[in-house]
Amino acid sequence: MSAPLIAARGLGIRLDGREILTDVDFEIRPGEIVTVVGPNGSGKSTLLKALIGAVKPSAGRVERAEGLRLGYVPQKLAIDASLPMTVGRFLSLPRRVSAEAIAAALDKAGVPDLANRQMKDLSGGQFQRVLLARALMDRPQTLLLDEPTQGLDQPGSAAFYRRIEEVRSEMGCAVLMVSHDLHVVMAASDRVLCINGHVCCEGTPEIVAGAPEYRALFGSGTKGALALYRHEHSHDHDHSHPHHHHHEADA
Ligand SMILES: Nc1ncnc2c1ncn2[C@@H]1O[C@H](COP(=O)(O)OP(=O)(O)OP(=O)(O)O)[C@@H](O)[C@H]1O
Repeated sequence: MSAPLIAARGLGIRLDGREILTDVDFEIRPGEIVTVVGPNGSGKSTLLKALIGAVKPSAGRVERAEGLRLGYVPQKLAIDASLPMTVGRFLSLPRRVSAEAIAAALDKAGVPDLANRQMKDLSGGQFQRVLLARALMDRPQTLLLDEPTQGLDQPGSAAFYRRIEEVRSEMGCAVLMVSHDLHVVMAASDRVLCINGHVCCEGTPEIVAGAPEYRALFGSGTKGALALYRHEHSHDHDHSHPHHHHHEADA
């Protein structure tokens, strides 16, 4: 098994004297798509921020592979709508990049024709794709996405996640994302990490959906998700985590 790109070891985070995350052990390995799920306020964004080094651990540590290139899409990005700025200009901040690099990143994000459009005129889905393009500029080995499909309708979210899977195959990068779209998560992830201040459960989508800790948080209304998961993952992936196609999760 290859070495982890990023690992949390006994990670604890305190903010304003409150314990937000406790004793989180977690690893992400090359090429994996891992999704973090959990209720509002459970510490998902905080975990991502800790992994990129934007929030300091109060206990334990985060380990990153030496020289690791990270692409990060934050949960919120407010852009002043009164400020005229083209997509191309946005992608060349904070440092200038070539028109070719901009075109290549937009192409990878699945929106090849947006370079000259104004940021304020983009639809929600286009905006998310531009944020993805920005995260792809440095050819990341790990892509961290914090609720990348918020505000998108279900076809829009599904298309976004399909694009992520394609990016993963094209670039070979690992992907860690936070999502509330449980149905899509189940279809698009190799592994799911369910947190609520601590790691509740972790594993393949089927295993997590069947875990009592997950059901306590989300109920058992995941049958449709599992059907989708089975449907879309009927082909083989080369992963170190075997897919368990048993039916206990439906019990
Ligand atoms: N800078 C901060 N200072 C103090 N508390 C914070 C800070 N950032 C986050 N928190 C608190 O930490 C907890 C976890 O927040 P976080 O944003 O990680 O949750 P989340 O799981 O991403 O939630 P959501 O699904 O609502 O986006 C919340 O109670 C939040 O109020």
